[in-house]
Amino acid sequence: MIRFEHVNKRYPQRGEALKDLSLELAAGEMAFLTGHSGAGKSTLLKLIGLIERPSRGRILVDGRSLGDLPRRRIPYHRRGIGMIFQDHRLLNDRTVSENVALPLVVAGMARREVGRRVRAALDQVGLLALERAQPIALSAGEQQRVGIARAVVARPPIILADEPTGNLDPDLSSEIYALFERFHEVGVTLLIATHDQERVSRMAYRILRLHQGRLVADSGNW
Ligand SMILES: Nc1ncnc2c1ncn2[C@@H]1O[C@H](COP(=O)(O)OP(=O)(O)OP(=O)(O)O)[C@@H](O)[C@H]1O
Repeated sequence: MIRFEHVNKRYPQRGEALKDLSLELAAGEMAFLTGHSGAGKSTLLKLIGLIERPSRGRILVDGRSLGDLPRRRIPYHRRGIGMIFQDHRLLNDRTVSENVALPLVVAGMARREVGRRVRAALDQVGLLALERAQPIALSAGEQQRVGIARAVVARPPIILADEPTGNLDPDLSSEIYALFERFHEVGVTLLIATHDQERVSRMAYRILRLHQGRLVADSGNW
């Protein structure tokens, strides 16, 4: 599903953020990406989402090399990936529903179908009752779930999460991880970057560990 072949990423003036990175994530797999601050976790996720480009090497998603993707196919590629961040920058002058609807509206989906999908996504994250609320009136955990609903509303086969629970307390974090497991159960491929070593070792999923831009450990459960 996702394959890195000898990938290097060099940022101008900053040196190499990723070094000779090779890995493969199977369709439907859920894995954690760990490592110290600056190890290259966000960079790896950005390369999959085509927010950044590799300096060397090849990345394949669904068998297609991202380097060969014509420019007009990039929005389509991005629609297949739900990106979840620590800070979702929700629009405070729009309701929860309108925030979640954005990716579908941008993609030109018919209004009735948008409404149906938005309600389904809000239901999945347990926020249907708050569909008309303004994001500013929600708790941090609720805001994070709105961000997740927005990321999954287009039903992407891949979810990439970058420190998704960084500012949440342990109970709220557990809720978010339970949600990820539900997406995993229905066949979504998930890669979750986190510093939460304790949780990662408790959950029995593959762990990819980066150290100074290199993949130094790759294991099922340790
Ligand atoms: N846009 C950028 N321009 C220049 N350097 C960058 C850029 N993004 C990341 N870097 C550098 O690349 C290296 C890897 O950063 P990255 O954000 O991928 O690490 P990370 O493991 O996600 O860190 P954190 O856990 O702190 O988010 C760091 O040295 C960082 O300073």
